[in-house]
Amino acid sequence: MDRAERPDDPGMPGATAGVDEPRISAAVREILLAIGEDPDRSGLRDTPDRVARAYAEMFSGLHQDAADVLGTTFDLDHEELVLVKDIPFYSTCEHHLVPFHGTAHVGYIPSHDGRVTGLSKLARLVEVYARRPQVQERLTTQIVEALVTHLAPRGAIVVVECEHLCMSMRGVRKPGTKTVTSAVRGQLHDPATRAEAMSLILGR
Ligand SMILES: Nc1nc2c(ncn2[C@@H]2O[C@H](COP(=O)(O)OP(=O)(O)OP(=O)(O)O)[C@@H](O)[C@H]2O)c(=O)[nH]1
Ligand SMILES: [Zn+2]
Repeated sequence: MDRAERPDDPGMPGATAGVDEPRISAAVREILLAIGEDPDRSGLRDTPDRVARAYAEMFSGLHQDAADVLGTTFDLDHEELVLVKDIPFYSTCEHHLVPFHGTAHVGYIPSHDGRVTGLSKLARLVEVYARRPQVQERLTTQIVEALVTHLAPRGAIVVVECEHLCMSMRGVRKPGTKTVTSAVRGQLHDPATRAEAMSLILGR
């Protein structure tokens, strides 16, 4: 997709590029009819259009590129771990289209040539992949792979902790359960380096 067609800010609320809102709106009207509701009653009259706008925002990551987010780098002589932890995010379970949400911890050891990115870009990277129909495992590996591809780090680690509402509000109905996934690359495979990163992530 042409950059000009895309919102410049991956976290921008209401980003709609690439999403067919009238089609979502028509489908939501059908869902309301299918559950036995009256989509023309006053409280629901604007709901299909509202949901369309909300979906455009929730799935805007489908039309954004990690390359744009991580494209801005600068040289810095730092050879140790850089970690942004406790990044809150919301995503959408691709099985049930209900939210899963929690925190992501994203760390990397910069490349030998000292290529680093701005700290906020790590949080923006999480948004690019969270704002899509997702599963937690793929979200985790997509983030770590983007770091490897665009920053060529000596090592990278991503840990994601989430509650899945499809397990809380329906189905097995176990609110409060947390799913933890991790992905490591390069020097973060080294047990001592990995243990240091994990102790920083867990705050111990
Ligand atoms: N591995 C993985 N599973 C997920 C994720 N999000 C939801 N699921 C699971 O996807 C599975 C879908 O199972 P199905 O049997 O096809 O669907 P279902 O009948 O609605 O399953 P229940 O949720 O058990 O009622 C469920 O076990 C969900 O817990 C995720 O991010 N990763
Ligand atoms: Zn689900």
